[in-house]
Amino acid sequence: MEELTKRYGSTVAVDGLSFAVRPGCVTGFLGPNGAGKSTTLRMILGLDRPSGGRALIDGRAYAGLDRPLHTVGALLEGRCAHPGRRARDHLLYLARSNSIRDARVGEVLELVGLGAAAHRRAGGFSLGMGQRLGLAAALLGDPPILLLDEPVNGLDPEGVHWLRTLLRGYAAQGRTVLVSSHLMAETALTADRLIVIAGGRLIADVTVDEFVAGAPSLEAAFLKAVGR
Ligand SMILES: Nc1ncnc2c1ncn2[C@@H]1O[C@H](COP(=O)(O)OP(=O)(O)OP(=O)(O)O)[C@@H](O)[C@H]1O
Repeated sequence: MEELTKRYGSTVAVDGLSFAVRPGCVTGFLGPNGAGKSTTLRMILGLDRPSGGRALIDGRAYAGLDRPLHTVGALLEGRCAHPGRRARDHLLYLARSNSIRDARVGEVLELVGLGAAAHRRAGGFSLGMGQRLGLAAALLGDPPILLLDEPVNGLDPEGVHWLRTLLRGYAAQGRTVLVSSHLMAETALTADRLIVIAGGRLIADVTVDEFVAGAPSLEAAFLKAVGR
């Protein structure tokens, strides 16, 4: 991110934000409600146009990537699939439009624990199942970069543990993982580094250990850093 800025009328959602997300570790993306996390992720993915600055992935804008799903796997807030579409069909459509082999769909459905629900319509999914389907889509292209907005939302304890293990494994393979969250305890368990923003501005770009140093917990350090 280079001086990334987004204004909605008189609201400055993201304000001159510059940071780099490193490969080989899990980076937690923290900030209070309205801090600009989702807007930043949307700009990285080319879903929102910056008012200023730029967001680059390996030196290129998302729109300029040859094979986006093979480069960046993303999970944004909200339902990703049409409610009338079956989970497997949703993923097959994504796979075929990105030159990903059909067999990969079965693999990611099993990976996220939706193997038995493959033929169910997304509209009947619980919040956690919807999150799992979104994660399946993000993992479809086996990308070296994962950008996940509140991925733990709605996951059951087994799902939270599974996701933590997956993200730590991805990072250990040298991949780049950026995860926004409001769950401080979970972030403390999952992340190595933190990007903390408030009011659209960068507050911290440090390791979790550096951020927490001297505070009783990540939550306490976060509340102090954002002035709450
Ligand atoms: N489409 C939009 N139109 C107008 N304002 C918007 C729009 N999207 C976001 N905003 C505003 O931009 C600011 C940042 O919002 P954003 O959703 O990026 O924050 P966030 O850090 O993801 O918050 P949360 O933790 O609550 O999800 C907020 O003031 C929000 O109201």
